[in-house]
Amino acid sequence: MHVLKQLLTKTEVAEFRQALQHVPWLDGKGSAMGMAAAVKHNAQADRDHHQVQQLANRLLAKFGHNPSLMAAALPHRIYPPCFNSYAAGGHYGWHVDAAIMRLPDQQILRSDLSITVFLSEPEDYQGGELVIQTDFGEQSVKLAAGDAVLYSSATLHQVMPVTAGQRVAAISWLQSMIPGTALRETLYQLDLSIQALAGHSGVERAELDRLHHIYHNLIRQHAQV
Ligand SMILES: O=C(O)CCC(=O)C(=O)O
Ligand SMILES: [Fe+2]
Repeated sequence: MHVLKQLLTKTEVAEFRQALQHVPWLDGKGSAMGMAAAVKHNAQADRDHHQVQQLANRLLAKFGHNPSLMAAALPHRIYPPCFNSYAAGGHYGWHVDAAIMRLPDQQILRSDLSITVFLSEPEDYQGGELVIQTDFGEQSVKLAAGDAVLYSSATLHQVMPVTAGQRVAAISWLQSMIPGTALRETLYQLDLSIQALAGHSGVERAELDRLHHIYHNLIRQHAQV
């Protein structure tokens, strides 16, 4: 699980929120697959609406420009973000996200990672925590507007009832070039280490090059594209 601080600035959050007031919203059940529909109680911006698609593309571009997200996820495909809203007891019970999704261009996406971008400040609503089952127990996530959390799509997770106020968020799914969590995590650690060493003046250039070489060759050996 990775927290990405300030994926969006507060100004960008305000622009998204403003724009979302002028698009059509639908019952979230319509976009839930299989058993997930029974436990989904929220609203979702109509993803067939051109303005919603523009917002999704804008957020997609922000994803692409975020080095931490790119390094942690090593994405091959990204689902156009969806915007959802929970209010008045709205919640999304325990579920797993669909393993296979179809992209607008009809290509198939295997969901390896899920991302939630918080678009409401935590003090503006009660409840609404994203609770994720991990090997280390349940993790409850409620972040500042503009922050995001990246987590395995294989987890069971839920959104707790929003008992006051409104929780607006964007969600998306990523297919990683490196499907296995353990290897992807190791590559991320290696990448972080290389970045840190690159910032030190005392590090021998040839050794840094060798580490770069190793990183890229590991991706070459394991990437599924
Ligand atoms: O809104 C969230 O934080 C997550 C929603 C979710 O789990 C989903 O839409 O599949
Ligand atoms: Fe989900």
